[in-house]
Amino acid sequence: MKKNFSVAIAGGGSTYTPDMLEMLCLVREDFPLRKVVLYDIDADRQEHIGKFGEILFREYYPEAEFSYTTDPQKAFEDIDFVLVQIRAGGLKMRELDEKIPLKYGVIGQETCGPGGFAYGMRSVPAMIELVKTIRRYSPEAWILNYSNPAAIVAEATKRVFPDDYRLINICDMPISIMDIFCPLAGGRKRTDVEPRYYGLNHFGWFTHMYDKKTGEDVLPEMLEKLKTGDCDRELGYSGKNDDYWNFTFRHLEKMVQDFPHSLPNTYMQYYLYPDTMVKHSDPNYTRANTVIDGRERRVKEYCDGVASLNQIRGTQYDLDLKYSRGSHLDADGSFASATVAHNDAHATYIVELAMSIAYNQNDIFLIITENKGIVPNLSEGMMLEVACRVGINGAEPLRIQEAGAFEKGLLEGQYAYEKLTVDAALEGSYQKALMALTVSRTVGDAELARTLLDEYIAANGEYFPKLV
Ligand SMILES: NC(=O)c1ccc[n+]([C@@H]2O[C@H](COP(=O)([O-])OP(=O)(O)OC[C@H]3O[C@@H](n4cnc5c(N)ncnc54)[C@H](O)[C@@H]3O)[C@@H](O)[C@H]2O)c1
Ligand SMILES: O=P(O)(O)OC[C@H]1O[C@H](O[C@H]2[C@H](O)[C@@H](O)[C@@H](O)O[C@@H]2CO)[C@H](O)[C@@H](O)[C@@H]1O
Ligand SMILES: [Mn+2]
Repeated sequence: MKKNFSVAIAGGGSTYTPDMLEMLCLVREDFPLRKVVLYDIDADRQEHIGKFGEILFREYYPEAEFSYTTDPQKAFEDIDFVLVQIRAGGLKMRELDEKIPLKYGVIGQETCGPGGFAYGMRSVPAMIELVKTIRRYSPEAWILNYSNPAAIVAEATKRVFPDDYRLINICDMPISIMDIFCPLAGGRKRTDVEPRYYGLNHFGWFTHMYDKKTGEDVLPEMLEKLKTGDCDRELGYSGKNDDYWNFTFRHLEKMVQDFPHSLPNTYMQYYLYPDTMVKHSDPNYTRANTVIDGRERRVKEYCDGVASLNQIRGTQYDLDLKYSRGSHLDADGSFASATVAHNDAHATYIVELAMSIAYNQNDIFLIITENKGIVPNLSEGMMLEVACRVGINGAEPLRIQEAGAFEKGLLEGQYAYEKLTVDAALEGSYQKALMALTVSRTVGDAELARTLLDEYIAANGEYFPKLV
């Protein structure tokens, strides 16, 4: 008899929440829940998703109690898992994060370069406060965090909550890369292989991809195909994504052609080809605008559509039709091939992680965790994203080889930027903030760093810690 768990989603109004709710419904037999509660600081935004959730749970999961609230006590009392996806400052501030540097010909991106710095300065205080609040009501809950910039959030939570092994920071990007590119290895799926990967979040490389049954490393086969630069035809990713992701996945081929010994994270494009990326950006209409006009609008319409009908079954939203599968688990126990409404990897990954903890499965996940010798020639304190076995006792990293000179050089510079950003946020230090932006390879000039910093301080107002 399986225990019935309770789940809270912090950032209940997130564009990713409907997928997570649907995913929880899909796995109700394998991961039975007694309660799901959404928590957000923005009642109006969350209400659209809350109303959708009420109908979804009424029809598909009546045995689980569903609610949404802005009261942290109601949200976090008696909770086993908190899935966190907050965006401090919202998409409106993301737009400024991206547009301010682009005015100066510098990368304008959600998590990379100056945009990631500004987002980090907002996220660090917001996440620390949220974790303290959760701990007040559920000291032993597992906090599985997606909130970005995950590298900076992880560096901050390591410092403020050093012994809290139930607080885990994750990212869906490597998983998406595996979902998309593993078929290059003889038609394999992500769940057929075990990855080895290392780096900082949004700044790392796959070094091996071991076939689960034979132990064969199939990454060389994938890299060979990527080097030909014709993978879109074989994989058809253009047909599945928007222009940004199509460009990005094609750019991965270019990165492998230039640096063929490993498979980089897509976000390396911002650090290895900043000029190309700036040229490819529209300073007046950035990714934030695309998301506001696209995913954010679509998700709201989707939820409002369900609410207006007051039912899901028998409508175009019917989950049984959308996920027409008898069992939601593949033969090997994963449900990676379930197709979700708006985004495939995101909900799948975090729910798989929760299940691996709940049932002590010790499956392999890429987790952001303190180096402490995992990669012996990198800084001990570096928050590495690496393959870990995850079960009821937390994440246990798998040791890997030393970093090469190329990767080590890039990583230590990026880590200096991340550390200084967290110093700036925790100490309220203007000087540290200036050093952080100056050391970032996307900026690299102290005068420019000061200009960007002053504009960000003015634009962010109360969202930023006071910097003196
Ligand atoms: N780690 C990853 O790989 C990954 C992948 C996708 C998204 N994300 C992150 O997930 C988050 C959500 O993304 P989105 O596009 O859905 O954003 P969104 O703006 O649609 O949703 C975020 C929600 O968080 C709420 N919020 C903000 N501060 C809060 C706080 N202190 N407490 C509770 N709620 C708060 C907002 O009101 C909003 O409803 C972002 O941080 C994004 O960067 C991370
Ligand atoms: O620009 P956005 O808001 O659309 O995406 C930013 C996030 O991008 C990554 O997540 C990807 C995911 O890896 C991929 O599967 C794709 O399908 O969707 C996601 C974004 O929608 C990244 O890992 C996140 O950290 C970013 O927030
Ligand atoms: Mn990510």
